[in-house]
Amino acid sequence: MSGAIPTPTPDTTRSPAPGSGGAARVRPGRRLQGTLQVPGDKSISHRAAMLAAAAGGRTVLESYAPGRDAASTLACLAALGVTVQRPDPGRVVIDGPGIAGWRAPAAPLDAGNSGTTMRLLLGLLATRPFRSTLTGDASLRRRPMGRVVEPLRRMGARIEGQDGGRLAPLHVQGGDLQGIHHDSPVASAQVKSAVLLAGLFAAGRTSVREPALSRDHTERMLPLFGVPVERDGLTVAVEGGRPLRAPARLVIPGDPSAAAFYLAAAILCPDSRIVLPGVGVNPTRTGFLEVLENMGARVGMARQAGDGSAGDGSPAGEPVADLTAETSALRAVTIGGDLIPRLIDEIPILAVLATQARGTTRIRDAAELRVKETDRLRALAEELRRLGARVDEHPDGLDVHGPTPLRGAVCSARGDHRMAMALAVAGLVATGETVILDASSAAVSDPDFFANLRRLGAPVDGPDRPDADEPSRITARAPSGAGSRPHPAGTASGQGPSGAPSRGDERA
Ligand SMILES: O=C(O)C1=C[C@@H](OP(=O)(O)O)[C@@H](O)[C@H](O)C1
Ligand SMILES: C=C(OP(=O)(O)O)C(=O)O
Repeated sequence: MSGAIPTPTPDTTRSPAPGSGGAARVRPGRRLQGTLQVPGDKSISHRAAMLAAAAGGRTVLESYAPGRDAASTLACLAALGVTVQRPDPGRVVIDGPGIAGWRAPAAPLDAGNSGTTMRLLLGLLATRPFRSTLTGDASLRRRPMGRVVEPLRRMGARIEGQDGGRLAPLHVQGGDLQGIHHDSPVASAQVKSAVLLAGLFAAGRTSVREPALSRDHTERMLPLFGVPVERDGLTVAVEGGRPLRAPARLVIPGDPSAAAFYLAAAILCPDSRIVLPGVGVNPTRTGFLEVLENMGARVGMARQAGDGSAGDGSPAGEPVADLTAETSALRAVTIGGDLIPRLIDEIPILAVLATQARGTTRIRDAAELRVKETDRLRALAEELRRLGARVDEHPDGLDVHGPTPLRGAVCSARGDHRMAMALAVAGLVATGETVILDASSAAVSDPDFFANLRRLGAPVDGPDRPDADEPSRITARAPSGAGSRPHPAGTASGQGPSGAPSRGDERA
């Protein structure tokens, strides 16, 4: 068992810049009610756009993720000569020239804040016979890229970058790659996907083994583009050289990682009940829902028809459900091991829930959080303590002691969208006013987050995007089983994956 890490004294000198568009103000919440369409899944949107661009023919993507990360992927594809149109905010039309039609970009490709954009696109660019540069914002330029550069170099790609290619900007000169087997030391869907995407255009077979199952959206989507994928336990493989066929239309399910913040808000605020129709419930993403149940939360999942497998009519190959959450008393839980990759992006909001749960919640095997948009373990420990929470930081996790009354204070999202949203939910259970600096970073994944919270009845002020008050996304009625999103049909198996514990200690 690792020892707790002491935290430096909080910086109390920071205060919100007057009139700053980047801050949010949150007061105690009660009676959150309504039905809310969550944004389209960010992970699935990145993959759908990249595969559509690499295929020949037109693909229409419905309910494409609205945030800045998914927009970064579209901008990079357009810079590679792919025709990308967005006739309305939820719909993206991609006329794929086939990957052979991609052209050397005139300027560095900017992945912004998006790790998924940089790592997955690097896999595809490694197969192109031209030189390109991938860069990103200051946060992304600190995140480890060696984990994808190393296997791609072994396949034959020439990649240079800061710190020997461990950090962006990355310069890639691709060409004829050879398929490899990659034993990934980290349970990362980005690593797995980058290598498999390169493998699509490499000679022979490419396989990846991961230490625990990470999200499997790439594997589910490839057959929809005409490429079979073989799975044997924790190993997944593709044969190179098969042309990608555009599937005409893909419907992106609601994002369970975005849903998590609204579910948590309803669970924590008195007299609340909300409904989220059409949320993806792929078992590699539902760890959070399982933990909520173990904490005693009143959450419901009404699965839609089909199992999400290719050919059953579910356009993105993903199971979908309508989720509900009600005000609940919570008890502490211990989480770690194989569960971590299945709720990796939900740990910030789980830590907030844990402040209100009876007992000590222990989170372990989660050192990967230190290499996300910010060091999320450090950020959670320090920012939640500002609100009065009792949190011990460990090298690979947190202990959160609850229940602890929170009090409003000035805290910072540190440029991390998931921190912004987690702190906003914490503010709803804190006394007085909570000010969240840098809250506009929520737009990286959910630009309507603050407006949506307000529509559910939460006393929250901005920052909102200019059109965030258009009223079409929320109604007061319960769903009839299908929301306004065109749903992929499907049900979750509810079966958790198994495998060796994930390792989060890699920094390369
Ligand atoms: O493949 C993806 O779409 C993602 C994989 C995860 O990252 P890692 O693969 O680095 O664990 C996750 O944290 C990220 O938000 C999205
Ligand atoms: C880690 C995340 O995304 P990415 O790695 O794509 O930046 C996230 O969305 O929480």
